[in-house]
Amino acid sequence: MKCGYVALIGRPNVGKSTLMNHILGQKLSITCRKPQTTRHRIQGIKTTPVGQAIFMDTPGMHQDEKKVLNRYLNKTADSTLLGVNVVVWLLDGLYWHVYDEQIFKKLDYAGLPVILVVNKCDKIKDKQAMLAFFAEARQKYPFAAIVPVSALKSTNLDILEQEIMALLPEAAAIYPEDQITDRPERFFAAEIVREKLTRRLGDELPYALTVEIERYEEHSELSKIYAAIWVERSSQKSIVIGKQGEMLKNIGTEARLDIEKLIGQKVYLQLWVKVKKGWSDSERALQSLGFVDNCD
Ligand SMILES: Nc1nc2c(ncn2[C@@H]2O[C@H](COP(=O)(O)OP(=O)(O)OP(=O)(O)O)[C@@H](O)[C@H]2O)c(=O)[nH]1
Repeated sequence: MKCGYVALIGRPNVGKSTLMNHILGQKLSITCRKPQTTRHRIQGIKTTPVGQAIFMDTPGMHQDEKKVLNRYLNKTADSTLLGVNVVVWLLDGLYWHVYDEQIFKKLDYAGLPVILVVNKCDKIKDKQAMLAFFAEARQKYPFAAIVPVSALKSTNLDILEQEIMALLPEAAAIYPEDQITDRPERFFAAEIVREKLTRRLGDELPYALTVEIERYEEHSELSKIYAAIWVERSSQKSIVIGKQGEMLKNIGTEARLDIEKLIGQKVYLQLWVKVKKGWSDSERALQSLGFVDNCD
């Protein structure tokens, strides 16, 4: 039996969450067209007859460290290389980004086997160019494997899984075979609410909101969830609430139905919108929202 940790790295929006969701066959992390939607490390667990791969879904490797929130995201992304056995580096096309040079340096330093995955290959028509890019990639770095995939269409994901398993050490499984995450349900409840908010309001409120579960009560028939949606300004509060509360009501209904599906039980979901001025710029505010607990 093989077992070990796999770090998923790559720039924002290359498709890390989509890849993990399709490998696990279940919606675990939030996907969205806007970059930087993954704020937490989510551990997804894939167990096959060959072995168990424990995935770390990292936030994108961000360049802009001006804001504290971005700085936090970077630290989380970097620390995922510690204690992992295999790195899966996702690109979303046949090109390198100027920032990738730093990733090569980090990988060199870490000395781990790295699988290069070119995602979104459903959009790549020129197969010759793809082969030339792979040859160039091999010159740049001793990749353990290079795999073109389409996370969205599940193309070549079986090959990728085989390559990952082959690189994992011989070890007994850490988690039971039917477990796909170690995150508590309240975390997913917050992520689901945030996904609904981002999908409906993303263009208007890109970084300005976050969701905190204030209370999560499990009862045999019904789970009661009380969540606060934090925004930066009172004008944003009005946008989230919408005309006569319509927006918030729709977000609440959509989120509740998804949470019910996830936990297989009826849910009572109450949402409040609260204003926390300039929260994304303040370490203290981040701390009180639980964002800085796994820094460094
Ligand atoms: N055409 C195509 N689109 C894809 C594919 N995989 C992902 N996408 C799209 O790319 C966008 C970003 O995907 P995500 O999975 O959210 O990207 P991410 O890397 O997790 O992004 P961050 O959370 O910002 O780090 C979404 O609109 C996906 O539907 C693919 O194989 N083909």
